Amino acid sequence: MRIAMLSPIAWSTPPKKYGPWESVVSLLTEGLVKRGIDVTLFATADSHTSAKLHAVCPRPYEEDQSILVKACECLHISDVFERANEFDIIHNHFDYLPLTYSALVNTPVVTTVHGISSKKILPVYKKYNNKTFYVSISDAYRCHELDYIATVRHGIDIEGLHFNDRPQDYLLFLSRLHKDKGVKEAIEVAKKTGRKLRIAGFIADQAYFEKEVQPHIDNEQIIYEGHVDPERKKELLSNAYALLHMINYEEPFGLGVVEAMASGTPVIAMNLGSMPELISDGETGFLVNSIDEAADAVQKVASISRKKCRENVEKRFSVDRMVDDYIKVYETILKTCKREAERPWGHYEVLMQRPGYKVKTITVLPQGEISLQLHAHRNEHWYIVSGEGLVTKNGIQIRVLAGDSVDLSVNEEHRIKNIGNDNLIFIEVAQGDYLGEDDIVRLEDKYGRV
Ligand SMILES: O=P(O)(O)OC[C@H]1O[C@@H](O)[C@@H](O)[C@@H](O)[C@@H]1O
Repeated sequence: MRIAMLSPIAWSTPPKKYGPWESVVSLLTEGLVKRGIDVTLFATADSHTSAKLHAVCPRPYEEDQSILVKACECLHISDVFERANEFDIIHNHFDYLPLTYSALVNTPVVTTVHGISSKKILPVYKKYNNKTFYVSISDAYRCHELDYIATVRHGIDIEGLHFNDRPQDYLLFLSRLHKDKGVKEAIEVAKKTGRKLRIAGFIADQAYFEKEVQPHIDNEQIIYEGHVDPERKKELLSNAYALLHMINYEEPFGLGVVEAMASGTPVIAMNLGSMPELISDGETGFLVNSIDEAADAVQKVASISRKKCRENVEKRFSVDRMVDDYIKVYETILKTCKREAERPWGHYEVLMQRPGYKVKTITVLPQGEISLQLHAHRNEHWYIVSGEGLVTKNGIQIRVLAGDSVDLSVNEEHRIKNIGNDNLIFIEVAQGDYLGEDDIVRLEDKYGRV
């Protein structure tokens, strides 16, 4: 299986500090390579991978203001799609822009929907609903207007996190510093319970930080650790008494939540979005609906077994499980696409598809015969390249050999039968406003498909 893995270029893959999408792409890529799958990773040039790396963007654009984001994105995405024929599947983690290329290639595209940041983006996802296979990262994060092939929850590098059964007494906030993530609320919980709160993460909204967070930082009870590196993050996670995740939005998934539990740290989270899919209430943390409930939950943290938190993550959020799930998705997609191309009379291969036209090579086995049919939206031109066939066109029969061609208009009844001893092969150019395989009205069929 040859997979093109399309990562974002906001951060490197894996990210040096922050970059949840890139982090998941990296774990998945490395996991697939370990299983012997041929992966080409499209990411920034400073990325690290055991797959083949293809890069046009030298550095993450979030780390280098001199990079023109749009230009880099164009080159990054077009490179994948221009090489589409080299891959069995293109796996898109780059949000919605690559969707707009998906109808131009024959290689199936699977898109992990990491986050739809605005309702205004939804029309793009809807337009390509039939052209790409969507994967949701939690059941909560499914949009009822889209179809999904599966839910695959993220896996994390559990071995890379330190499990600690004897924590210190501080509460932890670890995420982007933004209203959505509930830093203000975490501070309130800390103050209500009289506990120390360590805040770690980068400032995603300066105005919010200055108004709601900074005035409370006293470096005694409320401590700001800054944008921590992976080593400090591990320490903070494993030594924390509990993680406070007082989100104000329907979060699609919470990597930090799972990482905390893997370190043995219970999580107190607002009962929103994917949280009930990540936290077992009363077992690995608490799902709450208010600051008061969160403060009560802090008093109950001692009843949670830190060992059970780790075990739960090992069972449900390992990289191996995520890799297994994605391999299943890839296999299902390949089977679905193959089934379409295999017919009782032979098979076809789509050579090229562009808006308005589609080119196929069609092979009819000896004695094989396509159904007597018509199309409501497309004209077809057949050019016979080898074998011997009998075409029926509007009730008239014509014998065809290599070099002959046949033109079929919209709504014209037609069929072709292989009357030779070798495969009958022809090239078909279909032209019309709709080129889906379902535009076939079968009138008669030797294989009972009418
Ligand atoms: O309906 P069956 O017999 O499978 O034939 C399907 C085939 O028919 C031909 O006339 C063309 O339209 C092909 O593009 C199509 O794949």
